[in-house]
Amino acid sequence: MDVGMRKGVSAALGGYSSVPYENVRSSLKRVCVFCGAYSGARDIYKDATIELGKELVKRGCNLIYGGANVGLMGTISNVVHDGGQKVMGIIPKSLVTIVKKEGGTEPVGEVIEVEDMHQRKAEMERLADAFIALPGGFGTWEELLEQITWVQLGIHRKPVGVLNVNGYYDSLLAFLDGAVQEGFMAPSCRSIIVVAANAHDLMTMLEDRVAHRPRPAPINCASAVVCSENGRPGKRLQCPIRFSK
Ligand SMILES: CC(C)=CCNc1ncnc2c1ncn2[C@@H]1O[C@H](COP(=O)(O)O)[C@@H](O)[C@H]1O
Repeated sequence: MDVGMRKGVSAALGGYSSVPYENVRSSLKRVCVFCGAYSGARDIYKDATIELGKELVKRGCNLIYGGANVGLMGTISNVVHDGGQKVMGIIPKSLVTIVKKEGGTEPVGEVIEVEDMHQRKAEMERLADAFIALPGGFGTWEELLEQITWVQLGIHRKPVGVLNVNGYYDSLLAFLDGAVQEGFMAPSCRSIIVVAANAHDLMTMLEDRVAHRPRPAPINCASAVVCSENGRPGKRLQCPIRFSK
């Protein structure tokens, strides 16, 4: 891949006709992005999605995503594809039928059709080195929270990040802090989620997580927390993964 200005970002993305990048290679070869089937009510969400797409291209990352050319999913897939990186959409057959019926635009790159939502998420996890959630709705949150849960359960140790565009996820993050306070989540599990306000910082933090990948923590480790219930000793919460930051 050459160094310099790469032309060719889709004209449909108007105003973003070239992608400046240096020859930075990421340790993350395939990044799975969960994001809205809508583009949101403000331009800032689409702009941040374009910025993330360019950041993936700049770092030589390929994209795994939901496989539909709609909303922020359409934006990120077009930016990464036009930037010269591989794009792989993973979508249940039933959704393909709905998209076709609705007259949806063909997605770019490769599309893998799977049997159902469960297989889709399993494939996404199998193929990706890291996960990023952009703003979105139920679909995005469910995908994000499932990956965090899988890390919590020790099913995988891949980094999971949130691009907190315009403070969109502030209320969710505050809710998670409340869950720790109320004794339903170990602080170390709260730390699974990596948060940044811009694509450059988030990618750097995710790469850093891989470089300092935590080891499974022993029983009675520092990640354990004893919560008090009505002044009495309560349950001991543990996360199988210990994060230093
Ligand atoms: C009629 C039509 C064009 C439907 C296309 N609709 C979809 N196609 C593919 N994946 C989807 C669709 N809706 C939700 N998802 C999945 O759920 C997430 C988005 O859901 P949401 O908009 O945040 O809640 C995406 O990451 C994607 O994996």
